[in-house]
Amino acid sequence: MATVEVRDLRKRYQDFLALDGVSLRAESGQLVTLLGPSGCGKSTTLRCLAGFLEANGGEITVDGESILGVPANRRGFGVVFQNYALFPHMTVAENIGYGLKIQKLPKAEIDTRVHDAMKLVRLDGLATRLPREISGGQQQRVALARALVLKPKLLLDEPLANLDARLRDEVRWLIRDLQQQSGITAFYVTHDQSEAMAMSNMVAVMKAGRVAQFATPREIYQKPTERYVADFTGEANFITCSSVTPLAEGRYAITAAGATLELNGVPGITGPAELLLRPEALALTTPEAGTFQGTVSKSAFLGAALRFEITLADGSVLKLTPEPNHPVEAGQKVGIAIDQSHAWLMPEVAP
Ligand SMILES: Nc1ncnc2c1ncn2[C@@H]1O[C@H](COP(=O)(O)OP(=O)(O)OP(=O)(O)O)[C@@H](O)[C@H]1O
Repeated sequence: MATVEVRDLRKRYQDFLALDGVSLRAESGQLVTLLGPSGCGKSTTLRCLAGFLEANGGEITVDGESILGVPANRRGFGVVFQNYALFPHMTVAENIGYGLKIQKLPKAEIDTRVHDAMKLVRLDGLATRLPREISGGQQQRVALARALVLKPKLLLDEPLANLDARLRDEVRWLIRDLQQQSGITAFYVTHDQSEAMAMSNMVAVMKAGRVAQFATPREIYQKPTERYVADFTGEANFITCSSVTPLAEGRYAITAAGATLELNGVPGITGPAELLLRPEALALTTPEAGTFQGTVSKSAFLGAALRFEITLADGSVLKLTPEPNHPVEAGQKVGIAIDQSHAWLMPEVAP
């Protein structure tokens, strides 16, 4: 069992500050995802955790003990990268047992642990093959088994990136199952929002070397702290508010696009704010019945669904996906009903 905590981590490459105070925490047995666009510092964070890179400031602890001075091979993290990085001249079993051999464990124990790990990732029967004699998905499972034998901590850096869609799905659920069954604490890097949502206990949405929000997948989706997080975690509509009045902690009365609403939002908003409306919070209705009134500016048939864009009087554009075959056309005046429990107010933050 291992609780891993990262506090105010800083990392500089020459004069470029890649990590500017990253803090996050994985409770024992949790899977924590680092989610964010290319270059935001996900891999750098993972490499500092693994001990491949030396941090310039901050702290990393495992069960309360600092590991900053501990060399990579003694930190006990199993690491899986997107390129499997298997040793080409070693068999599947030798690859999986390599880390245990380095630790000088008795051969019998290595054999048992390798055998168990191969069974877990469903590689039985392939022990004596070389990496070039197995498929890409099998190679990635070897990499996973090689990391798993080093329990109880796992670092996964886009481990599915090189797999095709079907295999990606299979290995994704395999990782999740194994991680949950064995109570391993894991950090998982991805820029795929749905992967992050489906797999994680906690998600750290990263933005330019910082953590913009660290919360559960549900909270990240429903209660983002800023537009950047909302945009990165699913489809989102935003309307700028013309007035905001705090009512109670985290509750506001607002005016936006001609409508007055009362809703929940990020606590402590004092300045300009914007309203987040996920597509599922919106329904098409008649102009009289709607909270907002607008004109259908685009309509597209997507097979299983229809997609509309509605332009409101203040110029805001809302995207929504109503019931299939809903009979509205471009140019038509419509109303939009909103589910206020799914509307969320956020402060306007510089991108
Ligand atoms: N060795 C290095 N020297 C200089 N700059 C680096 C080095 N490694 C990474 N960087 C820079 O640090 C920033 C963070 O890189 P990092 O690899 O952590 O990003 P990432 O979020 O993992 O991106 P990706 O999703 O593309 O892998 C990037 O701007 C990158 O160009």
